[in-house]
Amino acid sequence: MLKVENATMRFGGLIAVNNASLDVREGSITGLIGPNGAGKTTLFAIIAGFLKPTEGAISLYGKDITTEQPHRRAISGIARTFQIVQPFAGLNVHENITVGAYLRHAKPSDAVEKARDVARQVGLEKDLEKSAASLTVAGRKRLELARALATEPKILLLDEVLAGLNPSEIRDIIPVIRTIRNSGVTILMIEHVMQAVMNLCEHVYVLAQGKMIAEGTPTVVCNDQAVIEAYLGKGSAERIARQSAENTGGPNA
Ligand SMILES: Nc1ncnc2c1ncn2[C@@H]1O[C@H](COP(=O)(O)OP(=O)(O)OP(=O)(O)O)[C@@H](O)[C@H]1O
Repeated sequence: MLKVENATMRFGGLIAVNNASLDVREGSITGLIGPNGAGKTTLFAIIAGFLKPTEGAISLYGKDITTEQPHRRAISGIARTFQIVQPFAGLNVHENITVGAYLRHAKPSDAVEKARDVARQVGLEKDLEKSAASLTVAGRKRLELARALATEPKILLLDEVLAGLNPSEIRDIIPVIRTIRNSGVTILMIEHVMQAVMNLCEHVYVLAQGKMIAEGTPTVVCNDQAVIEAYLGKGSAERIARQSAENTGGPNA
């Protein structure tokens, strides 16, 4: 449903995204991983329309959207969350979510009702009247999810929605993400928490220094030599294989 073809983003002399392509299948949860500074967030900004790529094309359901403004893309069905969440601090949780719901519900009572449904979906129904500023980190992450979901996207781009959460909070939110997909929303997620990537994603793309260096199932990319080296440094894949052979008494022991 979503296609990025040969996208390049230059900031002056720095090439943040370098000829990267990806395909997201409708109904999937697709992962985008890579070391810090790999260009993942820049690629999200290109897909959501916040940045115009220096080269390359983005299409949704076969329609070229490369030059569309972000609000047009939201209407077409693309929503994103941000790594650094910034709710409207002066509004309560319900009002924050309602802002997103206004995209498709001009009548205030309909938008308010839609926001209540979305709050239920992400587990914020008990917090509707709380000020957004008073939420815990985990609550703010759920609110970020809810604000994007309230726009009723066809594809949701999640930028490190699990960052800053403790292991039990991560365990609690993983089923919420799966339920969102099961309700018909395709998901493309940037994530460093590998437990979540392994648990949720059917297909994973790996960016390193702006280039797409691998793609496949989570197990395939985790065992890919180029991916191991991108995370752990040159020569590490060979070192790990040697150590593993020594530990199992293999041929090089
Ligand atoms: N607006 C900008 N102007 C100049 N350089 C930028 C800009 N945005 C990003 N960069 C640079 O582009 C590179 C890729 O950054 P990006 O934030 O996309 O990486 P990332 O993979 O999302 O990293 P992280 O996992 O740390 O969030 C970095 O070197 C970053 O400093």
